[in-house]
Amino acid sequence: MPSVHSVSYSILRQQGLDIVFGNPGSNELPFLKDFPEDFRYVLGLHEGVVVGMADGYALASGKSVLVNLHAAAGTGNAMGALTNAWYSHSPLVITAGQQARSMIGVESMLANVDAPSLPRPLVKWSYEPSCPEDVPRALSQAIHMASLPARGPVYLSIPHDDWQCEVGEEASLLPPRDVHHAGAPSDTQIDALAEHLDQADNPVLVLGPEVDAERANALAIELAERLCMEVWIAPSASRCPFPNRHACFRGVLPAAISGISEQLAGHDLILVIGAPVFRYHQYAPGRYLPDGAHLIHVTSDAQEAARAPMGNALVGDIRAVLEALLPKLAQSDRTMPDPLPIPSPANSGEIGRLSPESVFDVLNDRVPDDVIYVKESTSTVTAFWQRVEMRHPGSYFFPAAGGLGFGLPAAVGVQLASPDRRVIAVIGDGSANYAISALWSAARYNVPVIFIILKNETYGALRWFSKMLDAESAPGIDVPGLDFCALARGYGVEANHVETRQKFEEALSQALDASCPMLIEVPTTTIEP
Ligand SMILES: Cc1ncc(Cn2c(C)c(CCOP(=O)(O)OP(=O)(O)O)sc2=O)c(N)n1
Ligand SMILES: [Ca+2]
Repeated sequence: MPSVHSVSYSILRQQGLDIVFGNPGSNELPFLKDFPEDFRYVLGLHEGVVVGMADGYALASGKSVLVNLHAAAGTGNAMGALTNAWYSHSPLVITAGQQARSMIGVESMLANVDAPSLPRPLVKWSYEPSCPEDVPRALSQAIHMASLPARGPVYLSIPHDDWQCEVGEEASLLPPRDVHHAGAPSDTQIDALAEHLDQADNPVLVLGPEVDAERANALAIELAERLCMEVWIAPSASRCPFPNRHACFRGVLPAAISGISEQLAGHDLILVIGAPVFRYHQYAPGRYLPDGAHLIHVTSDAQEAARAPMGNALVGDIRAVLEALLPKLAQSDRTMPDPLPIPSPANSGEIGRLSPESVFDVLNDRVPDDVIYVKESTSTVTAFWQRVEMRHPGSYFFPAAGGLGFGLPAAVGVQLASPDRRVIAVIGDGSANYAISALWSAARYNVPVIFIILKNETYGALRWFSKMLDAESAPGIDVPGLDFCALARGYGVEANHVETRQKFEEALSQALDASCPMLIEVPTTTIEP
């Protein structure tokens, strides 16, 4: 009779989950025993790094990813990273080792008490099988739950004495299961959407991360050009779904209720595709919509559609909606928007410090055009979108819940999933500390990420927020005295400290020629977000 262990690895193999991001404890060793040759294990030294790497890998590859954590303590450490994976709809299959079944109730050491409750509400589904024989079926359910829309992380707690148990022959029906979503809209739905667009005098397109996740970028471009629409990126952008030098591109919407209405004033139809409505951030109350505007929301996430505070929504496969919609739309006779002006070259900064804008100018001039950026420096987001061109799908990743500690590990995961493209992580000196041990994983597996640390010695974004919230006297906003070169070398990553544009250009060129991870620490001036 096959074992839980052998059937579970068959399910993982046939469903394509052959890479495991993890950090083990004794509860996990019976799962990791006899680890198959055709599987890969990627160790993170902290569970926030483990989930961050897995999130980056899933975002870049579009594949479901297996995560293996240690009981409650490991799951707890992962929760910060899980906030990002939840809001980025990352299909992570998170497993956690549980104490032996007979020792859970007595709450022995390493017992994950009430395990399924621990990761909620940041998972789609959370379960601990009631008997060993159910583990393979539960693992199969977890895999399919993670990848069916709306995609997202799931959690499975598995007692360590289950793995060697025998299961019935029927379990062999699980590995080959092919479970797919068919979410095409009806003709009636598409005709109604096309009519709204045809009747609109000045429609505008707002695009979100799901457009990039579903590789619907080219369809979005075709729609914008067909109707000569201005295109905004939905607020709190975690991906880049539309080329930011395209004539229709207008920028990233502010993450503020009043700010969005002001920005979209004059449009009578707002078509939002692949984003929540909306991911507000700063509290700036006002009208949800500009006068005379109607909003239509297209998403695969029923929860996003249901919780929006206004507008109509169509829930389905966004690629299928765009593919069905485009043939229904005639070329508009509106004038195409003019492209935004390209910012003039930035000043370099001051003695000993570069301006972030000049760092971005150098990146934009020197890196391959299919580079992938992983960004986590909150105060420099606007300047980055203005100065760095992003034209290909999968070119930009930012923590989807703003949970810091995403950038360093996610960059490792993105690079593992994208061996043919260079990955550059642009990380603030505050953010870099939350998952700094990701540098060890980059060195351990020789993952050639270029880590750029923007060192303004403060939580720049909080400086701005403290002014907004009249809390400028708040303590705990400065982070002086950090030496990221020493930290990087301590984890096995080569590092350079540069203080001039020329030295940064030289260090960047050296890193681009290298086939190993490298870190560049750049003292920078502080800018307003
Ligand atoms: C896990 C976690 N802790 C704290 C914060 C709060 N926070 C913090 C601490 C920020 C400062 C980021 O500083 P940085 O150096 O990374 O980037 P900037 O200096 O460019 O803002 S932005 C922000 O929302 C957070 N978002 N996530
Ligand atoms: Ca900073």
